[in-house]
Amino acid sequence: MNVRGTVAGDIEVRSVSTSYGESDLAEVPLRLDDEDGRDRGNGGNTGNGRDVGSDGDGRNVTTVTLWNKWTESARLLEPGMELLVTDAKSEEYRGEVQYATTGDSYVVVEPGFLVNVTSIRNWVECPRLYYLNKLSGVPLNYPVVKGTLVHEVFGDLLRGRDLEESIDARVEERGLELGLLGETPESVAEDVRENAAAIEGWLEQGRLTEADSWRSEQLLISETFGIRGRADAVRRGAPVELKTGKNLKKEPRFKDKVQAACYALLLEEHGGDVDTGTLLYTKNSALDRNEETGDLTPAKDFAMGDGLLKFVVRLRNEIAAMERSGDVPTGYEADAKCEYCFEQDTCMVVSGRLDQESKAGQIGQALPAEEREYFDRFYRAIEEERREVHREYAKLWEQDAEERADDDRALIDLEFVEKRPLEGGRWELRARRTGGGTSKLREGDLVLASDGHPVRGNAELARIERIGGTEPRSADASSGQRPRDDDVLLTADEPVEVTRLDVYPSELTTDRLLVALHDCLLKGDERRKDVLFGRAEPEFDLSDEEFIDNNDAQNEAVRTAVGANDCALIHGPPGTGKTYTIARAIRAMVDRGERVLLSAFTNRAVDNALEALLEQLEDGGEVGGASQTNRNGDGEAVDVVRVGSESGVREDMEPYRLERAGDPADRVAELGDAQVVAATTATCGSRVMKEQAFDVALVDEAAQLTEPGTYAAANLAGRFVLVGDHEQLPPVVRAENDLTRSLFERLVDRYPDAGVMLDRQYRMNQRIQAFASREFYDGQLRPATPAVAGRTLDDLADVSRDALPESLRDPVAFVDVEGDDGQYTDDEEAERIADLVQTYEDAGLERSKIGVIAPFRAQVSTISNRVPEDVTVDTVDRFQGSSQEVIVVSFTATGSLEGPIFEDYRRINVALTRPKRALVLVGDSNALESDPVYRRMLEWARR
Ligand SMILES: Nc1ncnc2c1ncn2[C@@H]1O[C@H](COP(=O)(O)OP(=O)(O)OP(=O)(O)O)[C@@H](O)[C@H]1O
Repeated sequence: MNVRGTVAGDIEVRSVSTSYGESDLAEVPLRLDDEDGRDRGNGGNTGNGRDVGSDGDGRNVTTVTLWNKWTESARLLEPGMELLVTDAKSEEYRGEVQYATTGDSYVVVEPGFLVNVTSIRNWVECPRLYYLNKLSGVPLNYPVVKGTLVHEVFGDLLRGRDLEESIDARVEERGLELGLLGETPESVAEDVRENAAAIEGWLEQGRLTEADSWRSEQLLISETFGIRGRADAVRRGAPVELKTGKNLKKEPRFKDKVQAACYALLLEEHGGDVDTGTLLYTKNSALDRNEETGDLTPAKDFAMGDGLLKFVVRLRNEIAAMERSGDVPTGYEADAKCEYCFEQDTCMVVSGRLDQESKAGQIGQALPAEEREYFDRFYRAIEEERREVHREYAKLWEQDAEERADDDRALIDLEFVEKRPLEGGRWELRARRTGGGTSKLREGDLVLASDGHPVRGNAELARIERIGGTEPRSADASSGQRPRDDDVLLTADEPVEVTRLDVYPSELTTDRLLVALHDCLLKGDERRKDVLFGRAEPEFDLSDEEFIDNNDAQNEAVRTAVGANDCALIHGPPGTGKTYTIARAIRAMVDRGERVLLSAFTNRAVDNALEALLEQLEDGGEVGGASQTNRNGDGEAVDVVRVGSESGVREDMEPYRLERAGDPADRVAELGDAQVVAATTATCGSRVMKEQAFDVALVDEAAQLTEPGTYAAANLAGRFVLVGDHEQLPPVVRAENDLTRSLFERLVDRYPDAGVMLDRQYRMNQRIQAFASREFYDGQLRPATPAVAGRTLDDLADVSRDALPESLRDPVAFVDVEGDDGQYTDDEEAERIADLVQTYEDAGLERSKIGVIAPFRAQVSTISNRVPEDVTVDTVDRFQGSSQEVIVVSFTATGSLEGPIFEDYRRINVALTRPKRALVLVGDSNALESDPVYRRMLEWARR
């Protein structure tokens, strides 16, 4: 039986004499969860129905005894931590049911915290190494890239690809990275070939028969042990790990065994019975037998003992407990020898700068106290965010398929259509949607594609090539069967018969935030930090040049951006020409010979700004073409490069997209010579972008970025310009902590003089903008021109306001609907909105010109089911940054309001500022009047 619960008190570890001799034990007071994993609360029973004791709160607390080596994990426990004991036995003691570990038990501390297999491997080498790796990320260096290449070739060989073809293709794909490292394709191919010889030799040795079952790269997630990772390969159900180093001993290295043992655990949980592990040291085959002594065989097998598996879980527990407590490892936890460690210098510098206790010691001067405090605070905030990502993982097994679909986290009930082998051994998978259902899943997303369950079933990481009606982007992804609109097209390493897709909770963003934080504070420029920490005011060298002649605030914003020595802040309320101003500022910077990074939170904003910039450059000369050459004001060529994935970059910006594959020297020149590089802030944290340096970074949507998220772009440049609106959507984070406030907002408050607010809007009829202006922008927002102020539906061809009922002729209208009792849906509102859409259509408006905004996804679905497809219905978050002729808002609240409907007034600001010519609010006036902001909104709408 498995026992799971929350530690409810202090733990004592002691020794007792047993019939087997002296044994250690720890008695853990545990408040048991009920069967579906939730806290039991008052008066429940254990699974077997017998009584257990109660703690002071009257909750059910029992004692779980952990024996012998598991006492090591017991020492990590603190009240409030989660604990799982598998294969426990129950025993009655003084009328109370207690539990104890058996010989088969595993003890798992904080099972909901998913530890990566590579983290466990680093930790066993030295806990501090694990920490340092988190801070520095994966660097761009040749051993790392070569290692990746060898792994890719290994996977290709397992999938039956020809060796030479694989090497050529894989080296070609990494052209850009190899170029940045100054490598030539020939020498890299030779290097990879030497390593691959070990793999080929081994495959050909006859140790593998046709009967061998192989699987390359497998993503494994354990809900029991709280471990996840990707095994390089699985042979006859046992893990095979590839190492590009050498090992002349008979046995695999201990840390490598630990890694293979993690995969063994994961495979056992998926029903396997693993008794061996294999390590393949590819460099062994490249060594000269005459010069080296020892065991040169690349493949080393070892027996997978029970003791090792349990040891691995204890290691994992150490990481989970430390991460929960928020501590930083010192290195004393392990008996690693610092003098043999390659990371000793880095370790000492980090310890010195952050004034951390460490086994290696400290060098250098500590950062000022406020910077260390800041680092600690944000380090913890980012780790909290990581835990939230882990909670997303837990939902993969805690929620059933329907719950996940309702939550927008999965597409279920797909019908598997076909699988098709692709060149290079990968597969194209096609599945058909059978129900309606919306989801967060988009083209280019990585998903867990499974034949039924993302963790328990056969599951594989797959990429969505196409979803819905659009055509596939890559030539590779076309198929024999005629695609249908409801088809989902995927590519994956293995031919999973897909019937379900789940959102893949990626930690990549979290990882990159930590690296950006580290780089800003430990490697960042001192002057920059003086400004960030309030020790120096931002400085400017402003010129008198006029950049924009019809909008003073925009002109001032460009002057400030161009003249900033440290940073500038452009506050752009809805429709005030942020994109236009950014483009003008970049053109001015380019004219001054500066190298500019153009960044934003989303791909969409990057592409919009890039498009506006290209238009600006076009004025100065010829545009586009395959050479992507644009000209500045003096007619000189300006090279513009967009860095991003094929699915992320808008199709019309594709000619500017940096191709990563190809000749290393060409690729690196293309990026290095570009005067303007455009990429999302997430991409700015990639190892390729981290090698780039700019004079200035211009970051759009900055109010939606966390502080470290902003550093990812700002770190790459000498000065930075942030553009955004902190009265619209805040940073997208899961945890409630320091990450919810943007650097933009903090700096706007701190340095009002470094900011300029754009105050003329080019979007809305005056009547529409009035409320937002008063409520969110101190009444400063105004229409840019009389034409904007007077916009109505009458301006549109074939539309007549006279054809509308009286109540809808004003640009702002309110429709009072009592509504039903649904918490997240309202059928009455949905019904009324469907009528409204019809009414506008009857008055001559095209349906595609209407947008509907609702606060909850469930209401979005309810409305979508009632209106024609060409009406866009979505949540506020999806509408930010866009506009529409007519916007209808569904408030979905009846009777009373429990908290603001749109969670945050900033969301209401976004919703109300999307329309150009007409806005219709639909909701229950009684509910809305109970909140002061909504009451004022109603007064305005009903005027
Ligand atoms: N100075 C200007 N003169 C004339 N037209 C302008 C000026 N500034 C902006 N516009 C026009 O106003 C419209 C909105 O501008 P832009 O797209 O730059 O706004 P934005 O602030 O980026 O919008 P959003 O709030 O959606 O991000 C565009 O059509 C743009 O061409």
